[in-house]
Amino acid sequence: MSSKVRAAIIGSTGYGGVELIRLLAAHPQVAITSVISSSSAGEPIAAGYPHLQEIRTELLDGIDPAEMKSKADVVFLATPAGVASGLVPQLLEQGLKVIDVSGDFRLKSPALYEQWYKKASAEQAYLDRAVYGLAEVFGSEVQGQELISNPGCYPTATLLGLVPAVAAGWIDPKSIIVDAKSGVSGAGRGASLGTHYSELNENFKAYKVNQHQHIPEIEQVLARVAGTEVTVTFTTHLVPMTRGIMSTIYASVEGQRSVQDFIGLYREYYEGRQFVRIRSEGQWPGTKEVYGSNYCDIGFAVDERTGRATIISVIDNLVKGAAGQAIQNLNLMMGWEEGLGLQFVPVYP
Ligand SMILES: NC(=O)C1=CN([C@@H]2O[C@H](COP(=O)(O)OP(=O)(O)OC[C@H]3O[C@@H](n4cnc5c(N)ncnc54)[C@H](OP(=O)(O)O)[C@@H]3O)[C@@H](O)[C@H]2O)C=CC1
Ligand SMILES: CC(=O)N[C@@H](CCC(=O)OP(=O)(O)O)C(=O)O
Repeated sequence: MSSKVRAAIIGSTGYGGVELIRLLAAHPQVAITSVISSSSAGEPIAAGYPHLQEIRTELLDGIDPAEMKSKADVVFLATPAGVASGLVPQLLEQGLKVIDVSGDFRLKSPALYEQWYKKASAEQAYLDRAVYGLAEVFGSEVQGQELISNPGCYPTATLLGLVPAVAAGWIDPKSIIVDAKSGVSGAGRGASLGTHYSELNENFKAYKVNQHQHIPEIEQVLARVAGTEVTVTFTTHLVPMTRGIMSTIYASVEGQRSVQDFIGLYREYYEGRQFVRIRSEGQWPGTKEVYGSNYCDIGFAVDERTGRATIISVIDNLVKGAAGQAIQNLNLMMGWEEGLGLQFVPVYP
């Protein structure tokens, strides 16, 4: 126990926090030493989540950054936008390592954050210190760092599907259209009009069209990879299912590229990366094939008639899109094997 890294989770009563508890409970090098709640301090976590009663019996701690150093080495934040920006400077001051699952440190420009999130940004100095932890693309930058900004759920699926082709110059970066779909757990545990049962059941609806806060995050990474400004058309949809994201991506192909060429390019780019699985020709992934796991599965089609490629990328929003990738980043940060504690076979059916 004493040789394990001690982890605290802020926002532990939300879906992202509870998923961190589930996954960290199985991690061989981590002990969860503090589960923190801004609203339910003093209550057992199992009061709100009976499925955790065998794993966590402790009472929830309140937020006290000054006291946290005595309890933890690393802090995960799974809080709504606008919370981490205030807490992270205090946590870093205590010498703690931080992995933020929210959007507060993903965008490098405060003005861009304020435009898209409609909240006050973190200070530029902290945005500069944060490393964007899209593990299969920027993982080599994570080791030894103190502040990791975990990518958003939609950007994880979308960028893993786009980066190899954009980096290789195989698609026209001005032609990208992303049609993205998410299960409802992506919206968190709080009840809202748009996510309650009778609004959602047997329904399928678009939301935040051209206004989603993940648009600048996707464009920021693609611009870095392409070396030129990139804009995307990005439409999100709610699907009446609990977990899962599918990003269906359309783009014009540069030059003559077959579907086999795309499969070869992506297999080479992700060689040795255990969590990205490239499908063979004619096999397109479904969200259930990654459910409960840290995998991102990607399939391809190329239409010679239109000159466009279709790239289909799926993840579990709470695992690869949040808690799983956060733990992958902890592994990389600590210099451990990337997949430690994350070897989950998807739940099927
Ligand atoms: N759900 C998903 O699939 C994904 C979510 N994310 C991001 O992760 C973060 C958490 O999401 P999710 O777990 O779904 O959200 P939830 O709404 O389910 O949970 C958020 C938790 O944050 C805590 N919280 C709320 N307000 C405050 C506050 N002012 N100060 C401190 N803590 C607060 C609450 O816990 P308590 O009251 O106990 O403190 C709450 O349970 C968000 O930023 C989200 O955008 C990122 C990727 C995927
Ligand atoms: C289904 C659903 O509502 N999903 C949320 C994803 C929230 C999220 O992950 O937000 P950050 O990455 O910005 O923290 C949304 O579309 O806003």
